[in-house]
Amino acid sequence: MDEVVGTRGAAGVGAGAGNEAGVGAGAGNGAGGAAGTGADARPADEVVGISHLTVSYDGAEALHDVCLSVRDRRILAVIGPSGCGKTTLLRSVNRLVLEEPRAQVSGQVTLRGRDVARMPAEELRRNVGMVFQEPSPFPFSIWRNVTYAPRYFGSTPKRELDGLVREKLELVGLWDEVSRDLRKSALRLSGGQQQRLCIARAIAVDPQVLLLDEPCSALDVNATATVERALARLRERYAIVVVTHNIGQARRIADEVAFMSEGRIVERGTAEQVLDHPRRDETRAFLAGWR
Ligand SMILES: Nc1ncnc2c1ncn2[C@@H]1O[C@H](COP(=O)(O)OP(=O)(O)OP(=O)(O)O)[C@@H](O)[C@H]1O
Repeated sequence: MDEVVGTRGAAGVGAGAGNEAGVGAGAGNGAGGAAGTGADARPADEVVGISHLTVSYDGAEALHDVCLSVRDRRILAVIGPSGCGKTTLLRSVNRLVLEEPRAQVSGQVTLRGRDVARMPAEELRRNVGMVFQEPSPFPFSIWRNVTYAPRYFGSTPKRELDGLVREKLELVGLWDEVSRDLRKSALRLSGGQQQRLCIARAIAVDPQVLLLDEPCSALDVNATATVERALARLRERYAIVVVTHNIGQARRIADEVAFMSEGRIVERGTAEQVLDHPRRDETRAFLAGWR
């Protein structure tokens, strides 16, 4: 129902053992999926830690032994062919995958070192913001969209809500466009404006990580550019994971890139490493096919 309030209770992801170093941080930038290097190899600024995560649907693996770090104030772009498990990876972070009756999960996902499977649902909802492919504002006013989660969680005093709306709309570059129309229905905004509003809504309670699943695939070039500019600003404050089919977009916005294929992290590193100097044939073939 709600992108911020988007995770419901779930059974636990079994506690995982060791893990591999994070994307981009000193160690562990090479090809992925190898044996663990130990928890001490985790980057100090890790927000989300994924350790040996395997997800199957009715026995068919969608993710295989995925190890990944999402670091603070960075944008991690996850790229790869259709069906390789990108969305499943995002949905593992906010625990949605555990609600799939057909899903079997092993491994561990942590948020600031805490096992998400054991976090109270409300806390997880507050701390993991999610934005989907299709802009999906609530059929309320712009103001109510942004204040929905803060009012639900009671995280912002009422007298500060107007200031919060302005701050979040400025962050996504929407304030100047809508400041005179805050009571207008969000459904009357353009697609790009709606998507930026959804991002503003997702950050209204200051989540620790923002997950975006192909946020621009329903948008035209200009609207995509406005969302990318918004993400560049948000990078100053949040850990961000963007699933994208658009390699150009990954190149423009990502600090780090993870290339997935058939449920595995094939390669990950800085955007420059993976996109300009891929080490794996699979990555090279994928990038060549995209051009
Ligand atoms: N709820 C589900 N039930 C059964 N199988 C699923 C479910 N969700 C995903 N899968 C399967 O898991 C695999 C990975 O799917 P996923 O959606 O994570 O890939 P993706 O990389 O995001 O794909 P796309 O780029 O097309 O969106 C696919 O084979 C898919 O059919």
